[in-house]
Amino acid sequence: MSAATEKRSRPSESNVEHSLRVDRLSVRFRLPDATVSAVTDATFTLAAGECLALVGESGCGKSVLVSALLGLLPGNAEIRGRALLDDLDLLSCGERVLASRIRGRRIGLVPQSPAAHLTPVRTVGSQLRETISVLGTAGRDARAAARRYAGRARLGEQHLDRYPHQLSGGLAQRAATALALAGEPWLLLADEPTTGLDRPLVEATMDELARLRDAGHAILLITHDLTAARRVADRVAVMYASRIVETAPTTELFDQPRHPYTAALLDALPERAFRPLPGFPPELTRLPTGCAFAARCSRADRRCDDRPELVTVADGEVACHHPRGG
Ligand SMILES: Nc1ncnc2c1ncn2[C@@H]1O[C@H](COP(=O)(O)OP(=O)(O)OP(=O)(O)O)[C@@H](O)[C@H]1O
Ligand code: NI
Repeated sequence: MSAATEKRSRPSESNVEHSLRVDRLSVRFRLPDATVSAVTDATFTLAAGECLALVGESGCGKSVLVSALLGLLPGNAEIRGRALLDDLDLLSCGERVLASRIRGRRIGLVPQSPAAHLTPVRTVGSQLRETISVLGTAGRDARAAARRYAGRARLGEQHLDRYPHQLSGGLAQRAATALALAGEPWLLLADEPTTGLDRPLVEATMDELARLRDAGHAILLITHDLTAARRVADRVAVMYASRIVETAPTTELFDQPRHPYTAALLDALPERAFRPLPGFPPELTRLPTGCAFAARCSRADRRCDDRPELVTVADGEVACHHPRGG
């Protein structure tokens, strides 16, 4: 837990000791004529009361990483490494345990598209009550429990009698979040929760995530949107071509990016240089043996033919032979 986190309101008692520790998580997809290296040696930790943002270009492996944690990868996926949720290894515990004890109960999924998560033909309240009853968190009064979870997602009671199409985008997102909270998970995974939303709604969604973090949840936020990530994340992990290439506390990453790829992502922001990074990432079926970013990197030289390891620098880590400011 970072010093900044400790200064904030304390996570609720029950969440204090929880952590997710991912150690060298790799995912390969075997295809008839090729192997896709979707995630390679991902290593990070996340504690209750913290938000980690995982950022990187489309196709770099972010969603595959999330699916691996939830046990939702297809049969052709080959998974290595460990992902300890407290003492339980999510990668080896098996589908029965994941389905009965983990998904929805210890890990909640904040969906990408709330509309797709809600059934159009039933009121939000009835869906919430059903989820609560399936997850066994109703207590004596299912209606009171529904109101409680709606409240935690800041969905006013008056919306529980409405159908999803009667809700604005922001309220639909809150309804979906209420469903995600209904099993009392302490870890929330949010994969691109703001895709297609306008800026005010992006900011509102990030503020909601920040509130849940301050209430003691751990949040793994997957996003393309660095500006949104900055609003809520305590730390950022930057992923390129299946690997995490830099992690740092959010302020440090924005003020002093060490990996040239991180710097390029920041330069592409409209509020900064607005200079897009030319070129494309390598195919995940044909990753180079050296640094995968070298082909697009102005600092690359022959040393980059050998792949740089992720090493600790200040409060973060970087995988680069020529880090900036180093
Ligand atoms: N079942 C599968 N079989 C083969 N390859 C797959 C499979 N699922 C995903 N991939 C590949 O794994 C890579 C990583 O995909 P992933 O969806 O994790 O990217 P992402 O970083 O989430 O991108 P985006 O930002 O666009 O959501 C992609 O090249 C994708 O084509
Ligand atoms: Ni994705």
